[in-house]
Amino acid sequence: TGLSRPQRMLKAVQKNATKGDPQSVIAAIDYYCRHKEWAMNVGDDKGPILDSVVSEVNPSTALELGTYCGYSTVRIARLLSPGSKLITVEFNPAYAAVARQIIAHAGLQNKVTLVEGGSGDLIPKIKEQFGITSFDFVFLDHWKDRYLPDIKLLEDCGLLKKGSVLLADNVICPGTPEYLEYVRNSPRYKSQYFQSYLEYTKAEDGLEKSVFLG
Ligand SMILES: CCCNc1ncnc2c1ncn2[C@@H]1O[C@H](/C=C/CNC(=O)c2cc(-c3ccc(F)cc3)cc(O)c2O)[C@@H](O)[C@H]1O
Ligand SMILES: [Mg+2]
Repeated sequence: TGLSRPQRMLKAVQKNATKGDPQSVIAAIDYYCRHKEWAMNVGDDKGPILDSVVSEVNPSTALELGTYCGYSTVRIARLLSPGSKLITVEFNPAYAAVARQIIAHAGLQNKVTLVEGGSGDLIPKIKEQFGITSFDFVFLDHWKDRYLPDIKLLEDCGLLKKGSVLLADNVICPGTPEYLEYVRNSPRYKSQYFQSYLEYTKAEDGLEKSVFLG
């Protein structure tokens, strides 16, 4: 049945982006998804908001839940300071295989650890497996009904510290109502909504930034 959508996206990157140039990888994916076929990357409307939060936090340790094809992985990793690490988790092996190649095309494989598996299984093992005591930054972009259970798991595993920043995609579309209610009403978080657009469309969507207060 031919190539999958992620595989077609990878081919577009390999054809149109310069190896070792993250910006050209980002541009090639955005062009492909805007003009050829839509895909659920954070995209070029919300992307600059992601960039500004990552730059502001300048995380030494970062976690991404839901790699998909690695678009936001590249956006985040390209901004990390030397010695900083991004762990990204993806449980679909086919998507993980595409993401590895896209991350490598951008030349960012040394800043990124892609873990194949479910976030719920990985999070409790992060301290022992990676020697990480806490995350400065977490980007949530996986199944929308898993945002809330996973941040509760991060809390319970002691992986958040005072000042840790969570940034959640799609809080309007498709929407993450339980997550939003929690982070906006919990005394343990200070939340802020960044209005934007659903990737490659005119529909409203946005990112929710939540600072853990300890
Ligand atoms: C065990 C399940 C929870 N843990 C998990 N651990 C690791 N990876 C997980 C994962 N859940 C899902 N994933 C992976 O994340 C990705 C899933 C992302 C889900 N995202 C969306 O549904 C989404 C959907 C839209 C969307 C919006 C409007 C529309 F009309 C159609 C789609 C837009 C987005 O920006 C989205 O992010 C996949 O690669 C999946 O394999
Ligand atoms: Mg998303």
